[in-house]
Amino acid sequence: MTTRSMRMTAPDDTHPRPGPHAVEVRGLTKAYDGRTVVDDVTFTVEEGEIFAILGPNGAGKTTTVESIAGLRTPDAGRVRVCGQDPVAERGRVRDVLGVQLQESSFQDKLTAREIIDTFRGLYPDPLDTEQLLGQLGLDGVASTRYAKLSGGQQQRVSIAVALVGRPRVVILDELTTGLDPQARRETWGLVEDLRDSGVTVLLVTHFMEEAERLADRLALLDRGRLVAVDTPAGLVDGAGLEQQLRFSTTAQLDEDWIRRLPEVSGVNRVRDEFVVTGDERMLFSVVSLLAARDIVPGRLQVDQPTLDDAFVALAGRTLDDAQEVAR
Ligand SMILES: Nc1ncnc2c1ncn2[C@@H]1O[C@H](COP(=O)(O)OP(=O)(O)OP(=O)(O)O)[C@@H](O)[C@H]1O
Repeated sequence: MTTRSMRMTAPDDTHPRPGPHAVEVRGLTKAYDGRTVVDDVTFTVEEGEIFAILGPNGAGKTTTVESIAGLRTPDAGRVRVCGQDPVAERGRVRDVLGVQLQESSFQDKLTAREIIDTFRGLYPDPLDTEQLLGQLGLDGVASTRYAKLSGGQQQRVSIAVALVGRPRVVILDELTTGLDPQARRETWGLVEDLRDSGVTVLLVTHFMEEAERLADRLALLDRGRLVAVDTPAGLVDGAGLEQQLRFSTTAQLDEDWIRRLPEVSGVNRVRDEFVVTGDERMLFSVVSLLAARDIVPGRLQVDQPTLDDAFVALAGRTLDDAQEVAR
């Protein structure tokens, strides 16, 4: 299913030309009952990228995307979608923006086909229902009532609804929450197909793995504040995290030889096992030193920092711990 072409959403000339950014958010601030839940958040999403907003429960992700969709009015800041103000120019934004919001639910008794047909009526130039059903792998269940569809199929109906108006930009909020691993992977394939067809995707997730796998760039949000915006690799590099090299050897190897290498920040030795930490050039310099002394290391293992590690470095706690606190 994931290899199907999703070209149906390619932008056409009837929609307004995009501004320099597909989405622009500057200084976005929103409070509920005097409590600020989105605090001076700034980022831009460029045309054709998958941009993820990653953060624990309650971080302000949904409030941010609902502000982009014009469903919330910011207390302060500027939001633009393809150059249009989602509150003041609601109709124009609806023409360019598709939205799949968290826990979308449709009438249980309607079939997948009827749901898509209902939403087609909202747009001047909607996609063909049968084509959309086919491209999302829903043709076999087109006549099945929504309540009888699997979780993954229901999610695909909500994606179909977000796409039916041929959006330039689509918001997908917690798209894979509640899906089993296979349905999640299939949905990831659909999101990549969308990006490949030229649609800009703004993805909200609290799954690190999902952001790492899909996002061209991502924003880390924690307690309403933007912690960082970068590519997944850039976030890891920018967090200044160290690499770790483990190896064993029974050869004569003095720890101080390794410790004196400028790229090395620490050496820990337990019997014949060495654990060396240092910057990204440490691996090369340690292996060179071993080679120069004719030492062949055993059980060599390199631990690169992950996006999880970067979140800890930037937010001061793991994403899982942050989830627990929010619960
Ligand atoms: N309509 C509302 N009235 C009052 N408080 C709200 C409202 N909507 C959200 N909140 C609160 O604002 C904070 C941010 O919520 P938001 O849904 O934007 O976060 P989130 O990062 O999307 O979290 P989740 O992943 O749990 O959906 C939370 O503490 C939430 O309880």
